[in-house]
Amino acid sequence: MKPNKQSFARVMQNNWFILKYGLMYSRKYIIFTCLYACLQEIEIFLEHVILIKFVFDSVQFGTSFSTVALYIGLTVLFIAGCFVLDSIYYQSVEPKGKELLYQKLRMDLYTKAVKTDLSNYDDPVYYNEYVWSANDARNRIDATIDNIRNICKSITVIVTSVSFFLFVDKLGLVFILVSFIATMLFSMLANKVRFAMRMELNEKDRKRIYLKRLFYLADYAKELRLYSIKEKFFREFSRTHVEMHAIVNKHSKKQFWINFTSDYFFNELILGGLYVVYVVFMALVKGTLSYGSAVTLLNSCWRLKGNMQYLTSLVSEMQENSMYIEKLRSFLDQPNEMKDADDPLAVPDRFTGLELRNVSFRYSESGSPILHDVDLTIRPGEKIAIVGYNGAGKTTLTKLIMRLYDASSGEIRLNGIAIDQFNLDDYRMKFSSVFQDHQLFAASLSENVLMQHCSADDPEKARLALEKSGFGDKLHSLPMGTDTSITKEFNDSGVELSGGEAQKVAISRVFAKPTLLILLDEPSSALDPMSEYHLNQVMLEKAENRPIIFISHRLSTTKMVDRIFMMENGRIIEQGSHDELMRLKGKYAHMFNLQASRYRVVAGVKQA
Ligand SMILES: Nc1ncnc2c1ncn2[C@@H]1O[C@H](COP(=O)(O)OP(=O)(O)OP(=O)(O)O)[C@@H](O)[C@H]1O
Repeated sequence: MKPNKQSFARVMQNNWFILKYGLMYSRKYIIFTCLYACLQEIEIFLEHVILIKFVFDSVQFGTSFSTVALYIGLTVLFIAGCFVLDSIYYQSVEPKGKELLYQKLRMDLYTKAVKTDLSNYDDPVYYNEYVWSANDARNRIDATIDNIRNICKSITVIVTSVSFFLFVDKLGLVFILVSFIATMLFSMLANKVRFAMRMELNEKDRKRIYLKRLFYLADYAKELRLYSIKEKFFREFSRTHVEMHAIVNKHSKKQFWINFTSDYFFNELILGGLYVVYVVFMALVKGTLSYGSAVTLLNSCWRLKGNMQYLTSLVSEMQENSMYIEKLRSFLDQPNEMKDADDPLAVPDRFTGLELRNVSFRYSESGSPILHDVDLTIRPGEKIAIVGYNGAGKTTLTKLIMRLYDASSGEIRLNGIAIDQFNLDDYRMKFSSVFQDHQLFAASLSENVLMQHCSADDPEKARLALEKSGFGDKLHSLPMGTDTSITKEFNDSGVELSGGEAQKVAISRVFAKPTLLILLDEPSSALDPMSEYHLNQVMLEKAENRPIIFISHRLSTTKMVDRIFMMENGRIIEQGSHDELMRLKGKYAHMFNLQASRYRVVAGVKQA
């Protein structure tokens, strides 16, 4: 990503956002990182500047050997201490500190993800942003800490070197500043030329990329073989190449002069020539500088200038980091449309009725309406079925009932109270549901049934629920029983269940959770007819007077419910018992007869 215009304040805020995580959750690591970065540069300063100056000066001025040896010994001891710290930092402090930060930031992202409106997942931009943020969180922490570390290092080098120059040779700072400012100006000029060249090349590049696609994608392979259009593109390819070469040629001449002036006049000539002559003159002719000072000044001038340049380049690294952090923050700050009421009500424990009045819905502002003026009532203990062709809006209706989405207009009431008055999490917990696309998790069988972390007496609850859903035989064949790991994701001895078995596990969740209402969206689609029959019987027996909403394409299921709602194009077009709807001879009767005749044909073929 190329840095774009972000205010300096925003760049700082974004980098601070990640650094704040560090200070909040792993303060010692951040402080250690900063101090250790400074210490590393102080160590280099002592070893490469002060020690060298001391040794040269000792030879020049005849300092006693014991003083030199003591000084060298102390420096070696200091360096040894730094090496010990180095091991502690890189082997222990940094891995632990970073891991903690990765974990905290990811946890915030995951927490945000499970709290975010489900509708956000329908928005590909939002979804990509989330996936991107989750994948990139680690890089942002790494980049921010690297930047902080490098800033500390550069500042330490600048402070120690400038102090050294102030003590030993103030005029040297003028040489360095002139060289630094001139090279910076020239590098800005070089960037401008490079940018202009990139812009010109981009246009040609687009053509080259198109030609590349043309010659390697299978989509064009037939036409390229059958027509002589390929000749045109070969010619275009050669011409593009020549044009690009000319652009590079034109700009590279300018770049040559800029780089030459910058490198030769302002780098080499000022620091590598004039300053060397000046230092040698002061040391050898005037004698105002010691040999040690001369050697270390020449060494330090490059180090100081290099770090001044590096510090300015860190600003653009922080800008780039900030662009990525911005995306991460925009995901974390995304407001939720679905909120709790200001003073949310507790959800009642007893069900007295659920009512949908004039409910209409569309998935997005710009999308087409999916549900139109739906009216539906469910009474205590009632078993209803919602039927209809694919895409009629059955699953969408159940999502609104469970408040995974809010209706665009109309009202849904539980026990006479609008459902948006209840605490959202509490409300959703009052449903037992099995979706067509139910998921099993890489966790134990009992956790998959109870859908929570299991404690000691939970496996028995899970076993009873599994028996009810018809999973008993399979359960007895599993040596680890309800402790069996589902999937081999984390455990080689985990089991992979068949589609029907997995569906039975999902269904057992309904029996394990004491809820107000059961919602089954195609619960038996993967079951064989015997299992389906068994399930339907058990469901009716064991639902314990809880109302059930069935969504099923198998109309044999619908025969046993109290009322059927037939949907078409987002509307309820017929409702009544099976017998009433059959007498009506409407769409339901038509669908039922069609399915029954198909069964008869299949049965006929089997018998024959
Ligand atoms: N997340 C979504 N975003 C946008 N449109 C959606 C979304 N989910 C479903 N739809 C659309 O809503 C309409 C109704 O879908 P829904 O899943 O409710 O139908 P259904 O009656 O349950 O169908 P089926 O019998 O095939 O399961 C379909 O046209 C579908 O494409």
